Amino acid sequence: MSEFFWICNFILEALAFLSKFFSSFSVRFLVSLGFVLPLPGGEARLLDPAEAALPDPPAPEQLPACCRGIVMDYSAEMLKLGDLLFGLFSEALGLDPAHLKEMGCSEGLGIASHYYPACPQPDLTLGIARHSDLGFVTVLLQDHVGGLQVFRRDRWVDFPPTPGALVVNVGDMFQLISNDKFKSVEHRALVRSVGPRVSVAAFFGNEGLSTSRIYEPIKELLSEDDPPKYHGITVRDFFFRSFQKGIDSSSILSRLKR
Ligand SMILES: O=C(O)CCC(=O)C(=O)O
Ligand SMILES: [Fe+2]
Repeated sequence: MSEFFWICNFILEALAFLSKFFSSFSVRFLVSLGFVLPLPGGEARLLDPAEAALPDPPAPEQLPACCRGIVMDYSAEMLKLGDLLFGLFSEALGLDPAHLKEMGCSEGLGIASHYYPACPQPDLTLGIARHSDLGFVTVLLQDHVGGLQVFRRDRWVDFPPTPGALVVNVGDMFQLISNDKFKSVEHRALVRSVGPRVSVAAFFGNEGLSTSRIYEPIKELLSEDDPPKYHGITVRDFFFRSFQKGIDSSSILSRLKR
């Protein structure tokens, strides 16, 4: 990915320049280049991450030439990693190793790359506000700058970058199908006075997974003592309802509680 960062640097610097026209905020740089839209909550975003999503990936020419190849290669590697991860998660739940893959958890993949320019007044804003990811699992690659925080035991804990390591986040849909055996994690990204910072998120189970399949707590995990905690929903509906609500700390999981 270092080549990706290097090649994109020119564009990213241009975006940093553009961001000076707005007050303190971060720019989310999404691989499908478009135009900058200031969003409420102190963020700006460039088009939609679903633009770089599988199983319906964009035509290569829709991606910027500078990162077209690497985004496709990275997606292919992430799909392999996804199979491995969902195999491990299945085993951790005491299921057949192929269970989560057969449920389609690793089929929908969205890649979004975020760009956070150095901010002169980082206390006034956030890179990404408090949220949990919506899909099954997110694999996050972050550079050396840092800024990711996880909400744990009632406080924000820094999640400093470790060279060569990927961060694996459990998302809301995984909490739903695992009937709370895995809990989605609330996190946010700060901006820093140093930077820029770049991160690349690979979302498994993004809204690109347009299946009509209803996802509900996995039957094999249920018992009389452990009845289903949630109603079933399609991935698409889950995303739709979550986006309607907007990004904040309240997951729509609470509205699906039985
Ligand atoms: O940039 C980061 O560290 C976090 C990104 C993130 O939370 C997301 O894309 O959902
Ligand atoms: Fe996130």
